[in-house]
Amino acid sequence: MDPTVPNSGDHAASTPTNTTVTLPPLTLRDAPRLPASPSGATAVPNPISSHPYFHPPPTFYISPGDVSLRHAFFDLASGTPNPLVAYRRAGPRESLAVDPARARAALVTCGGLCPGLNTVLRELVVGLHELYGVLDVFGVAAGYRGFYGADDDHVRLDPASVDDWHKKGGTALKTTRGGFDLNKIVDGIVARGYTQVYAIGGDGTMRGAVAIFEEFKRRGLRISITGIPKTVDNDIGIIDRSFGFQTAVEIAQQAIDAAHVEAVSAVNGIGLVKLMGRSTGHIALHATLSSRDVDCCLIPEIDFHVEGKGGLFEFLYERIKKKGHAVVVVAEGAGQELIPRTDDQKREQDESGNMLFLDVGPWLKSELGRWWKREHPTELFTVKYIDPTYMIRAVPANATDNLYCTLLAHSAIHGIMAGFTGFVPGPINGNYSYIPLEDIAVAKNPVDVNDHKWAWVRSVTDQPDFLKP
Ligand SMILES: Nc1ncnc2c1ncn2[C@@H]1O[C@H](COP(=O)(O)OP(=O)(O)O)[C@@H](O)[C@H]1O
Ligand SMILES: O=P(O)(O)OC[C@H]1O[C@](O)(COP(=O)(O)O)[C@@H](O)[C@@H]1O
Ligand SMILES: [Mg+2]
Repeated sequence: MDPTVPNSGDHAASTPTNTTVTLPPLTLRDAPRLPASPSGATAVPNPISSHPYFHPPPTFYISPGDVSLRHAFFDLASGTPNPLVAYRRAGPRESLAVDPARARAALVTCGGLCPGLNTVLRELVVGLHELYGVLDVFGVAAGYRGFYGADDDHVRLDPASVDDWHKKGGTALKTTRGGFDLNKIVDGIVARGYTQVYAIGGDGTMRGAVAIFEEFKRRGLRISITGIPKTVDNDIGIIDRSFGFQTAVEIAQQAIDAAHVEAVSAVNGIGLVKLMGRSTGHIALHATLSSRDVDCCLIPEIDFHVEGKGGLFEFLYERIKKKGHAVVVVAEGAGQELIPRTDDQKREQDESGNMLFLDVGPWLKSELGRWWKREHPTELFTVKYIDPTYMIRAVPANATDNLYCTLLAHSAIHGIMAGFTGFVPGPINGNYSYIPLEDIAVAKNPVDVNDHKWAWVRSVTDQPDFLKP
C-alpha cells in the first residue's frame, strides 16, 4: 500500500491500518572514546551499584546498544532523511572506563553569561562527588585563559562550597572571551594533572573544545573533554534548546509588558524592545509568541526595509491608526545591514572574533522619529525604547532551566565516566544523547522562517514581510 495515499471512503467508518515502510540505513554518529589505559586496567564497576540508597533496578543502566534518533518525524511522501542518524543515549553505564579514585576534574565557563551556568557548575561538583566519589574537582577561573593562569585561578570545589550556587545568576568562576592559546591551555591541563575537562560555553567554546580534543589525541593524552552547550541565544543546533533560554524568554516578558504599558498610555505610542540574538531570533520570536502584545517582531533571519511603500514605518503608522499604539520587538542582529557604518566599525570584533554589532534599537528609534516628523508633522508621536539586554541573561535560572541544567550536568558526568570524550550531552527530541563535539561545533540553529513557528508569529502579530517593492 502507498503510505502517502489517504484512506478513501467514509472517515467515521474507517479502521486503523498498518502500513509497512522500509526505512534507509541507520548511521550511528558515535561519541569518541578515550584510548585504552596503558596499564591494561579493565573496566571498573559503577559505584552507583553499591550506593546505599540507589539500588539500581535492571533498567537503570544505559545498555551499550541504546541509541536515540536525530529525526523524530519526516514526510514519507518526500523521502526520509538518508541515512537516518542516531546518537548514543546519555546516562549511567554499568561499568566505567575511568577509575573515579584517579580522576581529577576541571570545570570552566567561557563566553557570555546565561541563566543556569552556576547550576551546571553546582551539579557537576555535587554529581562528581556524590555519584562517583570524584573528590578532586577544580573550578578554573575566567574562561580558557584560566588554564594557563596563576595557581589561584584553580579553585578546589566541593558540595559545601557550591551549595547555593543554583540560586545565583552569572558564573561564580567568572568568564572571558578570547585568550584561546591551544598549546598553553593543553600544557596547563597536563601540568595540573587534570584527567577530565568540562567546558561550559557557546558555539565559540565548542570550537575551542574541538581543538583541545584534537590536541589531546595528537599528544596521545588520556584526558577526556566534554562541552556543555550554553547559549542564551539558543543558536546551537541538533539539541532541542540550550539551557537558560526559557528563563531569558520569561524575563523578556517584563520588558515587553513595560513597553506595552508605555505605548498604550501615550498618544500614538510605540514601545520598542531590543532583545539578544546575535545571529538568531529565537528569544525575540518566543517572547513575541508568549506575550501576545507584540505587533511586529524583527529577527536577523529576515531582511526588512523601513521607509517607503511596504516598509516597517508605514506598517506601524497604519497599526497606530487602527489600535492607537504598537509594540515592536527587535533582535540585536536584525537589520544590521541597514545601519550605516564606517570601515573601522565594519572590522570591529570582540576578543573571541565575533563581529561587533551596531545598536539597532536606538537607530530604529531615531529613524522612526525622523520619519514620523517628516511624514506626519502635525500628529503627536512617542517612542519608548527599552533595552533589557543584560537583565535577561544575568538572572538565576527558573525551575525548568534548573532541572535541565541538572540533567545536562549528570549526563556529562555519566558520559565521561563511561569513557566517552569529545562529546556534548543534550536532549534530542527529549532524549538525552551524546553528540560528537565536532558536529555541535558546526551545527547552527537559525530560526526556520518557513516553519510553523514563524507562521504562529504572523498569526499573533499579523505582520507582513517588509520587502522592498
Ligand atoms: N574557532 C575557535 N577556535 C578555538 N577557540 C575559539 C574559537 N572561537 C571561539 N573560541 C574561544 O572560545 C571561547 C568562547 O567563545 P565566545 O565566542 O566568546 O563565546 P561562546 O562560547 O559563548 O560563543 C573564547 O575563549 C574564544 O577565544
Ligand atoms: O557583551 P557581551 O558579553 O560580549 O555579550 C553580548 C553577546 O552575548 C550574546 O548573548 C551571545 O553570547 P555567546 O556567544 O556567549 O552565547 C549575544 O546575544 C550578544 O551579542
Ligand atoms: Mg557564541
